[in-house]
Amino acid sequence: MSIERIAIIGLGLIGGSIGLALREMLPDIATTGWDADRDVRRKAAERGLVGKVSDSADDAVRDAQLVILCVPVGAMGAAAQSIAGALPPGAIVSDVGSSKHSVAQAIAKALPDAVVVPAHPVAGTEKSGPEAGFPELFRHRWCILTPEDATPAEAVEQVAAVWQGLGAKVEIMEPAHHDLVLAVTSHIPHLIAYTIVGTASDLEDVTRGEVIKYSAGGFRDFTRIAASDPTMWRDVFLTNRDAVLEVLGRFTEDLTALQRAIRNGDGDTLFELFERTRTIRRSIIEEGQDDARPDFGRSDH
Ligand SMILES: NC(=O)C1=CN([C@@H]2O[C@H](COP(=O)(O)OP(=O)(O)OC[C@H]3O[C@@H](n4cnc5c(N)ncnc54)[C@H](O)[C@@H]3O)[C@@H](O)[C@H]2O)C=CC1
Ligand SMILES: O=C(O)C(=O)Cc1ccc(O)cc1
Repeated sequence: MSIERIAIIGLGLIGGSIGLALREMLPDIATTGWDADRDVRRKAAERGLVGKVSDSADDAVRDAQLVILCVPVGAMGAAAQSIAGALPPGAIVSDVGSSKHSVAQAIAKALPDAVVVPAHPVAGTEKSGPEAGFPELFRHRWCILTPEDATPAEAVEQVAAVWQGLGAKVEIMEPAHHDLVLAVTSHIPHLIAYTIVGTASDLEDVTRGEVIKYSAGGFRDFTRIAASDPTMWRDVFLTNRDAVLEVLGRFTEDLTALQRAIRNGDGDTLFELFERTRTIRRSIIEEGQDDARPDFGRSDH
């Protein structure tokens, strides 16, 4: 049986993009949506992010076969709680959170009897809100599902089929492993971007005007990432604490080794690292995962 009715809770960048993508790519699926923010609900209705923007979380999920929670990871428990009274028996609950272990715990606590298939579309931008979404966001990008061993296979297959219908490639992973992998590939890079942009703006001997005027490519790329939503990223670091601290420990050691190499004039160490990292960039481009592809990073998003 395939899914015919989906409710989206949280109509910002990701919820809105899912709604638009469903309407465009899987138009036979009926969509409802709700957001805690009245202004977001109004904008979502204006943009037609879902077929019907409901007046309450209860109304949005009442007939749903799949509910996707698209709120900041720190709000997943509250969002799950808000649908507890009206969730139809047998409905699948999913989410899109950037960290998985603590989100799964929060959802399970609020909805102990629900069938839960957590998901993380590894696709996004630095923008947020109901104006930011676009239907192609998930095309050719990975979506990682992190179900428990006991989760019915049919529910996992149904959620996978929806993501594949939106153009995504699906992979299954243990939640703890997901959190470690994403700490390396996404969370720590964001932390580094927030740090370097903060450091640049705090330097006493370099003015803010100079930082803006002379920002070369590298710094500009960091400012894009450091413009990401503060609520979302505060929650990511607080919910993926252990994995982030583990990777940060390794990163700090490696940074100290580079500091030593620079101080000692040890060019070989610097050169060998830069040569090795260059091949990683090339592999990403060969995989087609770079953001420079034509349908990503369009100037209107
Ligand atoms: N922004 C990105 O690039 C990506 C984000 N994610 C994950 O997707 C989730 C949503 O992120 P975005 O869409 O970027 O954020 P967003 O800020 O654009 O949208 C979140 C929406 O949730 C609403 N909300 C907050 N608490 C709520 C509640 N209790 N009930 C109902 N609505 C509530 C807010 O009003 C807001 O409209 C987060 O968990 C994030 O970790 C996953 C992949 C990429
Ligand atoms: O905009 C960027 O560079 C991103 O890294 C987007 C992003 C943010 C959070 C995620 O969980 C997945 C993707």
